[in-house]
Amino acid sequence: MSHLDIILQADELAIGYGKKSQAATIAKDMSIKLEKGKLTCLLGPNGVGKSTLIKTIMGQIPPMKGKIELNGKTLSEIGPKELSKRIAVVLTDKVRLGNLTVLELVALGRTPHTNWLGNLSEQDHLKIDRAIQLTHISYIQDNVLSELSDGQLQKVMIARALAQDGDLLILDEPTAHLDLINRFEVMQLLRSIAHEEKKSILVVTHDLEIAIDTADEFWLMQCGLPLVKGTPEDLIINGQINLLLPSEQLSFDKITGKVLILNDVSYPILEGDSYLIFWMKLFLRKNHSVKVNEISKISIKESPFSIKIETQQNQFRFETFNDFKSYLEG
Ligand SMILES: Nc1ncnc2c1ncn2[C@@H]1O[C@H](COP(=O)(O)OP(=O)(O)OP(=O)(O)O)[C@@H](O)[C@H]1O
Repeated sequence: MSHLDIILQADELAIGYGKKSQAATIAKDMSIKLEKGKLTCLLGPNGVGKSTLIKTIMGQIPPMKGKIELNGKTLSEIGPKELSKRIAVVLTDKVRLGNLTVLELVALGRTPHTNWLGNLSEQDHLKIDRAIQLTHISYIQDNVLSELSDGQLQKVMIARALAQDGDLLILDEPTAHLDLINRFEVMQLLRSIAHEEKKSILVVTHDLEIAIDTADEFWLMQCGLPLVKGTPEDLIINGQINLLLPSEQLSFDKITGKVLILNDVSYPILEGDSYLIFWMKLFLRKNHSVKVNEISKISIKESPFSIKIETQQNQFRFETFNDFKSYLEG
């Protein structure tokens, strides 16, 4: 990594609100670095300080300690106009500009670059077209915003941020209001923009599974602990991902990539393909009405699907079911 690839960095950063005796430090001793061409996801529980960190990175609130450098220049020395050329932000609040068309909203992304009359140059039009093309929204470019679905609107907001053409894009929970398919699409889109357009993208998200699939780097924030950074894969394998799950009842399963609720089920002998055993274990953990301690063996197979339950209380007995529902009700 050359120093030119570092868009933003800070060492021993402390963030928070207020001054002197009124000061409330939210997090401290943070070293952060955002690089060109990388998608970074910031994760942590509600109230830990994720928004405070991004507001500090955006220059909206000053650091309580340490300084942030953007393209090698201290953030506090960069004026607001210059800052808005370099950092584009997509916040969670829904825009209430219902009568604007998609194209008009994306064009607003060029505001920091236009003259006081707001006239768009040829260069501005090229950037707007490119942003629309990258986010695949040309088919709705003449629609008014009030007609869009939440998924479409989120892509339009990303297009506006792209039209701004800063090196750094910051998004606060971009998948918050979206269904599963749109959540995947938006995060995949952000990944491809980071990689292909060489942008640095920082996303605040609670969407752990999709973040694992898309992020190059994770920043994990946990109350009172230093910021933990690394690739999702490293953090999963070394177990640090569990910092996101401080409750002793939750654990991140390294094999399936899912958060599991731990309870004291001791399983009987389970026979079958490993994926069928995975779903059988989930079923047994969830359904306390199934008396696991009375079962000696469960055999499960797919084709034709069957669940064979063997018990060995006073005498050997077995029952076969052809789906989980009939087992539960049987
Ligand atoms: N303007 C403010 N002045 C003082 N304290 C604030 C202010 N905004 C937020 N806080 C406090 O800072 C702490 C961190 O809040 P923040 O919004 O950064 O958390 P978060 O991790 O983004 O939470 P969430 O996931 O719920 O969005 C909270 O205790 C909050 O009450």
